[in-house]
Amino acid sequence: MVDRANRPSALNAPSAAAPGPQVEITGSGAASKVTATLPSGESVQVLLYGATVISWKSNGGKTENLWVSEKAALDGTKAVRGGVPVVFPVFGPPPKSGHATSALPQHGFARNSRWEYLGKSTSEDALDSTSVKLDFGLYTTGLSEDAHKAWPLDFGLVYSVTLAKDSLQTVVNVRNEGEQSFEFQFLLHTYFRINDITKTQVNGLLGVQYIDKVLNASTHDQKDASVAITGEVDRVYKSIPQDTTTIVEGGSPRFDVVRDNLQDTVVWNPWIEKAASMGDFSPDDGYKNMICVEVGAVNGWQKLEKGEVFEGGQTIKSLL
Ligand SMILES: O=P(O)(O)OC[C@H]1O[C@H](O)[C@H](O)[C@@H](O)[C@@H]1O
Repeated sequence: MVDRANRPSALNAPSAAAPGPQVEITGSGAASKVTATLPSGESVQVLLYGATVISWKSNGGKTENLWVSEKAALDGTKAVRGGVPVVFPVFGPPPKSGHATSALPQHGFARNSRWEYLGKSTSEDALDSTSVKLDFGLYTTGLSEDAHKAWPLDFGLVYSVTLAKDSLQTVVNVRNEGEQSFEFQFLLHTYFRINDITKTQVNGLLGVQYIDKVLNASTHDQKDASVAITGEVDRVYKSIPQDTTTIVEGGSPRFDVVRDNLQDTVVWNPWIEKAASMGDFSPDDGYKNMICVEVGAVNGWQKLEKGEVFEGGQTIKSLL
């Protein structure tokens, strides 16, 4: 007779906890980065410098979705050319004079500041799909002396990067922690990796008005359902009614970019000459493998009174 009492039983044995997402911090100083990996292999990597997402792999970790220049500085000496730089509190060149951001460099200070890693949280949804959220913070006290002098206002930014199986969500929370009100712009400068720019289009902007920075900042209406890229493109699409912009490659949707409380989107590809003129853009023909679709609040200014908070972000879905 089998001695049931002594037989290990799969039912009675304490079940081993299912492995959760792994989070690892590597490197030191401004080159420190946080890497999160899901049990199914997807991963995200965030450099503390700029809280710049420098890698996002989906498809079990097999597909890199972001383009990062081979010459991008990843040591905290310069904003990263690629990934998802965070643009705050001004987009592009600041107003020449008369605005609180006027003394700041192009795209502000968030992408050149060292953020703090605030921690992770994990969750599981009803379909047993695991996700991991990484939080990063930047406060007045964390600014360089130069940045603080140029923008002497009290603020707090919390940036949350959430990795799920087929998506990445990046959301910012801006708080006015001072006595005075302030105005800002915000943008997520995402460099999407694609195989061939000549087969790539951006959909979801039909009927939207845009400023064409290549054509002397003139205003146009988007008349075609698809934006094809056949030369340098630098357009600011304003007040977009639809939530989703889709990057299509070879006729198939490749990425959905879903905006949350952000009304504008910049479409940028530097093409041959501009790519060659940027010292940190490599290889020279890398423009064929990237397209920036940058969600933001850049048309005019967001104003926060003392104690007020703004939240906005994107969810990007890899559709491979
Ligand atoms: O070279 P950066 O400061 O990183 O800016 C890169 C690009 O950012 C945005 O897409 C702007 O619309 C472009 O005008 C600018 O060239």
